[in-house]
Amino acid sequence: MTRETSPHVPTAPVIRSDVPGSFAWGVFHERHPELVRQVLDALPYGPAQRAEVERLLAESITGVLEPPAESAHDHAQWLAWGEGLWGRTWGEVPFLWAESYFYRRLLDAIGYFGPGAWQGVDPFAPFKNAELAGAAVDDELAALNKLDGLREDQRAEVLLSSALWGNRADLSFRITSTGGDLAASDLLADDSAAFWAEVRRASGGRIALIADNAGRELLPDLVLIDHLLAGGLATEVVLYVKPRPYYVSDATTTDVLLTVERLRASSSGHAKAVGRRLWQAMNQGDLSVRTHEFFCAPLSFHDMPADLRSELAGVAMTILKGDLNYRRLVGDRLWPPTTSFGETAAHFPSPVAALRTLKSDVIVGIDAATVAALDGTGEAWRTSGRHAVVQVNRAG
Ligand SMILES: O=P(O)(O)OC[C@@]1(O)O[C@H](CO)[C@@H](O)[C@@H]1O
Repeated sequence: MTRETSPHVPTAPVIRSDVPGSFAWGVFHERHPELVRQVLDALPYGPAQRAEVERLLAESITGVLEPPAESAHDHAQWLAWGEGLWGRTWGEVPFLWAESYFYRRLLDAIGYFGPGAWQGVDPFAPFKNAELAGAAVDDELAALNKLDGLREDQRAEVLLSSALWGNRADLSFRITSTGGDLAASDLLADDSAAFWAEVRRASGGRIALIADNAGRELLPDLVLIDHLLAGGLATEVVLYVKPRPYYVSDATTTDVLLTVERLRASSSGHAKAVGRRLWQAMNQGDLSVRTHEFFCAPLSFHDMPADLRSELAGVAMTILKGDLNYRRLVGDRLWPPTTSFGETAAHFPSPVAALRTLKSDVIVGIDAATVAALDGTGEAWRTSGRHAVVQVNRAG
């Protein structure tokens, strides 16, 4: 597998984390130290695990990239992915690559890959489960009852909007962000009409949703999936999740099952019905949960392997959630924001709709007047998580 070398990728500087004061620099120097503190507080790890985590943190800030141990199950894979990068500082390699490797090493440090008693223990489960069990989710489940009184078009609008803004509810992001309330002006590109046109065009076919975060993001994603299936807008939905814990709150199969159960066990009639239908849809094969190693690879979607590419080429439409998936779709580069979304997303094997709140420097498909207005505010609009886009590319 190659690294960002595909001829499809137009040129713009690749983002790195060695520029002091940049967002990417802050992820390694501010966000990760805080994340490590929270992870080590959340479960009673022993001295060896704690020391390994601290060693990783120090290596990622002041050291050079060391490959996984030769005995690691994925040693050969990572050796290939990191060809030419080992021995360099973490900051001078692509940010996307370095951040992904950090999560791979974090799992290693706490014994996730085993052998041993900690094998398979999700270090982020305490955070994800607390969010799913929380009062905010109770409120969101209760609010679903209001959908019953809406017209079909209004309901569709609400569900798309919930799936979009659910991406604000990202635990890794909230480590260093204060959040804020919604405003229509926060939507910087709105291809909602094209989204539904694409769904109608795909009607009766298979739709893929590549999930991002568990909990308060996965919940509206699942309600949207139910809407597509129950309304006959899709005969089949494939929900792609991460094969293992990643970027703190990214959804795994376990998270999907817990969320469906949360819906089924809800006292809200609407939520309960959604949960039951999703369960049944899984029984019947109308909804399948799938994963692939590539979803935890340190590469953009330009470099997806042939098996995943052909799987996605077979769907009528892909809904791509969140910031990291967006970075992987358009390339983690400092594009001029007016760069065409269609051009940067054209390599994707199916028509694709990105539902993303802006939490990193990458952005394309914004008109010049909007960019000028945002730049004029002095706000860190690319990374604050306040703004969002719905962007659709039909070709695929
Ligand atoms: O993909 P998501 O969950 O929307 O966001 C992932 C994220 O929180 O992680 C990265 C920084 O660690 C940024 O790309 C982004 O802010």
